[in-house]
Amino acid sequence: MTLARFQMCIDGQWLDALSGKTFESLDPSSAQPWALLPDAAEEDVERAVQAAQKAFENPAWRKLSATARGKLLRRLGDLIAENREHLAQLESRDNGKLIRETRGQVGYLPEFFHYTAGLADKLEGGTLPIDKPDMFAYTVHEPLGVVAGIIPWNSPLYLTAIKLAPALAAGNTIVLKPSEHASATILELARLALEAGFPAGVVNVVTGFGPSTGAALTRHPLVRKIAFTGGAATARHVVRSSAENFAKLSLELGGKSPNIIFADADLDSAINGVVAGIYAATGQSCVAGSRLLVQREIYDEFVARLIERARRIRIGNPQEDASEMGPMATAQQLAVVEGLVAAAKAEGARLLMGGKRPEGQGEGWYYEPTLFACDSHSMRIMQEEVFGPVASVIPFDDEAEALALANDSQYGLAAGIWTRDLGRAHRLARDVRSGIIWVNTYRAVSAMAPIGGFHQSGYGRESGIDSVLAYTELKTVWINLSQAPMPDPFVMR
Ligand SMILES: NC(=O)C1=CN([C@@H]2O[C@H](COP(=O)(O)OP(=O)(O)OC[C@H]3O[C@@H](n4cnc5c(N)ncnc54)[C@H](O)[C@@H]3O)[C@@H](O)[C@H]2O)C=CC1
Ligand SMILES: CN(C=O)/C=C(\CC(=O)O)C(=O)O
Repeated sequence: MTLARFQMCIDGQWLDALSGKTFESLDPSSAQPWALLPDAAEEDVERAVQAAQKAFENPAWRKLSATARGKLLRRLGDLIAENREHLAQLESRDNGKLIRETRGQVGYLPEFFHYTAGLADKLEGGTLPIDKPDMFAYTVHEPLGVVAGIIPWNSPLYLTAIKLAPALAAGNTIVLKPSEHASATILELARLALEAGFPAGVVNVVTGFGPSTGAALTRHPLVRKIAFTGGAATARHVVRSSAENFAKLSLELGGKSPNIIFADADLDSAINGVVAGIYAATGQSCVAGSRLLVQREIYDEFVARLIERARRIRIGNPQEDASEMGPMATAQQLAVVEGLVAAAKAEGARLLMGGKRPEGQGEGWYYEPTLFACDSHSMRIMQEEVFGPVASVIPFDDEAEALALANDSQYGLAAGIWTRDLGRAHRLARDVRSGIIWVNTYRAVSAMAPIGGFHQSGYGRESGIDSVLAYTELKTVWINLSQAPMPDPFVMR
């Protein structure tokens, strides 16, 4: 089969790696190569960062008004809408995400650009009621410079949009490093950014591997901020890299999010919420609701109904409309899932469903919806992120126990609460230590809603009204209004 060939976007040009080296991207539904991409080395990253720095200093971008930046972002959002089907097909092909989900995600993507476009010219500084006579002082928000965006494979376009839109709204330039497993749509996004009218060098994409391309980018001395989404182990490398350049950081890492089902919940709805939380996207979601906490009086009924529902999930080719669960995105991630399932069995967790690759799916990296019952909340399968379609369930007796279990985690990204009791919903929303709380729903996102975690789930927030501020420096300006000469120079004033 002829492989699709992609080039990197550096300084508005489409380029191969200087070494000429390439790597293959595999189709998760067949495990066969489908695309060839440049394997960027340090020298390619250098070119991209220099291009981004040059673009940052170029008056064509630097002197553009914030309102004009907003208009460019709006245009980019419109172009994404016009290219929706193409982007959706490409992302589904590249990372094995269901076409029905990529259509939905790409369909909503313009909102991130349109919403953020409106924020571009609303970064107001403050006039300080300064407590020093004859001084006038004010603050301004200024762009940082070159931003590095490190993107994973599970939702590349969405996770890029929530970095790219605010970075550009604030007047920065960016070098994106998509995952080696799913780079195609990010290159397409760069093409659309050029078409929208962003000057050359404002949006750059380098393709390659984490320890080489990603590390060279994140430690580069000209990089002023790193926006990272991915695993905790990789995040530690990124944090170490930032010790070289003192770049600001946002880290959106994984989770082991609780989905808490009370006896008074609408159980049909809760079952759909659990399926949405852990089996949608084949569980490859940072917010996956992988810990099911179910009130004891409905435990048996709920588990039976969940199994009945999950067994009806149609596993199949992600490009087909009828499929409900596609493959894992990478062979490595499939191996992680298999390893954690084996460990769960060895530790004594009871396998209620799944726990293996389905038959009849060829070489693709498919895995069945899987459910473990746990007697102890300290089991590895209750504590470690799987990033696959594997849930663990445990009963609880009352609200206090549900809360204690929910907070018994090194992570704190998301939580689902299923109840008809309004007071209880609000109490838990207040007391559960995680960055996102969904009550009677799950995996809802919005351009207006900040996402990010507590604890090992990372720090910083993306999306929402403050997202652009996270890509700025705050400057304080002092103006001495007095005509008198400077007094005593040896004291602080
Ligand atoms: N929070 C999330 O959305 C995601 C979490 N994960 C978690 O991470 C685990 C590992 O998955 P991976 O595919 O290995 O994700 P990863 O965290 O290694 O990859 C994310 C991005 O970081 C880059 N990267 C890797 N090493 C780097 C380095 N030293 N310096 C700079 N960039 C580097 C990768 O090339 C990719 O673009 C998964 O099992 C899952 O638990 C994975 C993907 C997304
Ligand atoms: C981040 N998110 C919702 O808040 C959801 C995602 C993206 C991710 O996993 O990082 C998803 O469910 O795909």
